[in-house]
Amino acid sequence: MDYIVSAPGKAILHGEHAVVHGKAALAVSLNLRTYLRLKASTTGKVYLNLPNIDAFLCWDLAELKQLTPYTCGKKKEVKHLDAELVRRLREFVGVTNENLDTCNMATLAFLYIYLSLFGSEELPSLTVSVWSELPTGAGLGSSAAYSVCLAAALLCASGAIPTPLWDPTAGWCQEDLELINSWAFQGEMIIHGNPSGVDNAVGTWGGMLRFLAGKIIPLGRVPLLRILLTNTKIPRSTKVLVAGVKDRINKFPSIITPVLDSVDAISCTCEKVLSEMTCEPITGEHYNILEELIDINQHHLNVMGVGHPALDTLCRVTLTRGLHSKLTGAGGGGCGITLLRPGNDETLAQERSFGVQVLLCHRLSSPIS
Ligand SMILES: Nc1ncnc2c1ncn2[C@@H]1O[C@H](COP(=O)(O)OP(=O)(O)O)[C@@H](O)[C@H]1O
Ligand SMILES: C[C@@](O)(CCOP(=O)(O)O)CC(=O)O
Ligand SMILES: [Mg+2]
Repeated sequence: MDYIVSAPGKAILHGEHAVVHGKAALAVSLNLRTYLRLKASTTGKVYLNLPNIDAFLCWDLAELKQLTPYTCGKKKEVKHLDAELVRRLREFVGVTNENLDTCNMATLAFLYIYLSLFGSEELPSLTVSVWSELPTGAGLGSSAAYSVCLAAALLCASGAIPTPLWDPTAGWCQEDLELINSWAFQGEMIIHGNPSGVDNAVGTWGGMLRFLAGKIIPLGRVPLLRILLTNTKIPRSTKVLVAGVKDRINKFPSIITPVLDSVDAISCTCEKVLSEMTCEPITGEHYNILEELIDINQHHLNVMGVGHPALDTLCRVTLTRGLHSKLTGAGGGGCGITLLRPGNDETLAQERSFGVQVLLCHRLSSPIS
């Protein structure tokens, strides 16, 4: 029996990092997706094929059965990580205290969801293969798309939700999507450490949404914005960057807390302008405001300590052409977004995402210079 699922990546327009601390963020799904195929087998083994990170793993069911959590087989929404299971899994993969690397994060996210959803007596032999159009570790929510695919496929295989492929009328109801989202959030907790949930929400529901303290508000009325996505190709870890912002908040609470409040106001102001742009003639003033918000947010992200010289170069180079850019996602490298005005010269491949047309910058052959 085969299950094939996919989930989109995302771009955060405003609110990254602040959203971890209860402020509003605006995020939009991308037409770049992660694909997962789960194939049930009778081999008595579990295979995890992750070609994007050059990881190909295999375990005997017998060794996995010893790891199953006591309260396994739960199919309902979950809020908190099972710390004991995480500890056992870290010991199993051989990383007790230090930070997880790319392969370990992906492995633990898979094993955690797999072992939690199947009781020890019913652990199935299976082969899971994941392939993505998203660059990993670049701020486009690759970890969330990976976690959403894992959650959806394993919930289908465990019978907790229907398998739409066979019965398109079955589809996934809101309750199914909430279950997928909550298990994807578990995967994000393993990879991000302290995720807000915005990335897995966009990966689950798609479109464009406002995310505030766990509350998801889909934004149905948004104008067609054209966004240029540029990958600086500077590698970085979201978990490390998120922890760094927390440290800075703890070190300078009276300085950084107002910055977070300002980012919250930027997200709300941007949403208000986007709404105005759907019900009145779009003017240059609308774009002037959107561009100013992008500049202010980028400066705030530098104050939070998540900027990078390559991102500064992107902002400087695009500004020489009258365009305004900011980092998207965790920053520290990775991707930036640039707002294009109608009529900007389009010499790039076009991707259309919900309400926001994302123009993909040709991959930079080397970090931006
Ligand atoms: N296609 C994939 N295959 C395997 N693991 C993936 C894939 N995409 C993402 N991951 C996991 O997510 C991690 C990247 O997460 P993160 O640091 O949050 O960056 P991003 O900005 O891409 O979400 C990778 O190191 C890897 O563990
Ligand atoms: C920095 C943050 O706001 C977004 C991280 O996005 P990404 O993993 O870099 O794609 C963290 C979060 O919201 O969980
Ligand atoms: Mg991530």
